[in-house]
Amino acid sequence: MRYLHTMVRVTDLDESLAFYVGKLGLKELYRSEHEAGRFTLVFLCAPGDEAAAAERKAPLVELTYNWDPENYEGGRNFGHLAYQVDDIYAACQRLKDGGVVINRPPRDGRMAFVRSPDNISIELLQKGDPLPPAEPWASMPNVGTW
Ligand SMILES: C[C@@H](O)C(=O)SC[C@H](NC(=O)CC[C@H](N)C(=O)O)C(=O)NCC(=O)O
Ligand code: NI
Repeated sequence: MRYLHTMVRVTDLDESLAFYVGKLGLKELYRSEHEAGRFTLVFLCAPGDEAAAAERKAPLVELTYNWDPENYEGGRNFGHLAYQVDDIYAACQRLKDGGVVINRPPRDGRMAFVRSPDNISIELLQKGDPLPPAEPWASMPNVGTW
């Protein structure tokens, strides 16, 4: 058995791609439009995983956009999507500069959380050992929930 993807339903595809691709840095691999079912699927991978993803050897996110509006509230049972980053401070700064709220700043140099436009929690984890504490992150308070 092999883990393939996590499917996330999105309310606004352009807004979600601006977040997942434009700000988080994921790469769009392929998409499909389904006239009969009235939905679009967009598959994303982490940067650098493109070749592995082509061989179904990298985990993907499958964004599902239903053309007819639906209510996606609730879903507290779903936790988060987690990504390993080479420099959590640089990753959070890039997100912050893009207007993304850092719900849980990397005060420990290791872990941070942000939310997608549809409130999906995204965990960022530092590769290897935690980075040394650094401002502004070391004293930045949490915002909302993650
Ligand atoms: C391509 C493969 O990875 C899929 O996940 S297709 C599964 C299929 N998706 C849809 O029909 C999308 C539109 C639908 N209105 C929805 O919101 O799910 C499906 O069977 N989805 C049902 C599900 O529970 O995932
Ligand atoms: Ni799927």
